[in-house]
Amino acid sequence: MSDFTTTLTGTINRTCQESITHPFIDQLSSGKLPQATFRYYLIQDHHYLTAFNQLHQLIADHLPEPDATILRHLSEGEDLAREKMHREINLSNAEITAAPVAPTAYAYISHMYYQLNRYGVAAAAAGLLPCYWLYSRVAQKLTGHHSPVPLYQEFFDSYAAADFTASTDQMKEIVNHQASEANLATRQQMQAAFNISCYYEKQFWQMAFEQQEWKY
Ligand SMILES: Cc1ncc(CO)c(N)n1
Repeated sequence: MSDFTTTLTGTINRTCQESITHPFIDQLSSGKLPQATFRYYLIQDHHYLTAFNQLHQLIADHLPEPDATILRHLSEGEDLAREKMHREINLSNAEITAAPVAPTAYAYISHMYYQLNRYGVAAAAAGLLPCYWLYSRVAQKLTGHHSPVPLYQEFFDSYAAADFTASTDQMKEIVNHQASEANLATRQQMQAAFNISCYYEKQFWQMAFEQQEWKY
């Protein structure tokens, strides 16, 4: 039987294609994206990554070794890269904390916790995979482009880096281990969780591009 993640390739390819043509990524790559838009993205993504990191720990608590230890440490490199970018754009923790989580980020974060609480670790792990796989793919396509804005190129380069590619492969392996022990219903739920995350990844670019706010 081929790897479970092989069955997800079509979805990630489409998500990658739609991401690359999305104005947020297109303008990040051309350097035309206003800095305020990128700043908004970094703030929302920090909120997202805080939940993403917590989910790694919550899921790891239910995994066998060595997957548990691998998962616990998987997102550390990304945090360091972000701290550097925050310094370069003068983004303080106080400013991040003061900003409310925007509707799409809120929905994506809620989706990740819902998969864990409603369906369990296999679905929740599958829900985290597009985060690695999509950014890795998009960055690999854009790493040679050299955005005229160094900060924007740094963003692409951080995700094209070897350690992020390695993290993506490790996450795929964890998801494949889960799938190999799952029954059909669980595998279907893993696929659903993965697809929904791909949907929100695209929405996340749009949220940032329009600097989405709550309208009460
Ligand atoms: C929304 C989102 N998806 C994926 C990644 C990459 O982990 C990220 N930083 N943010």
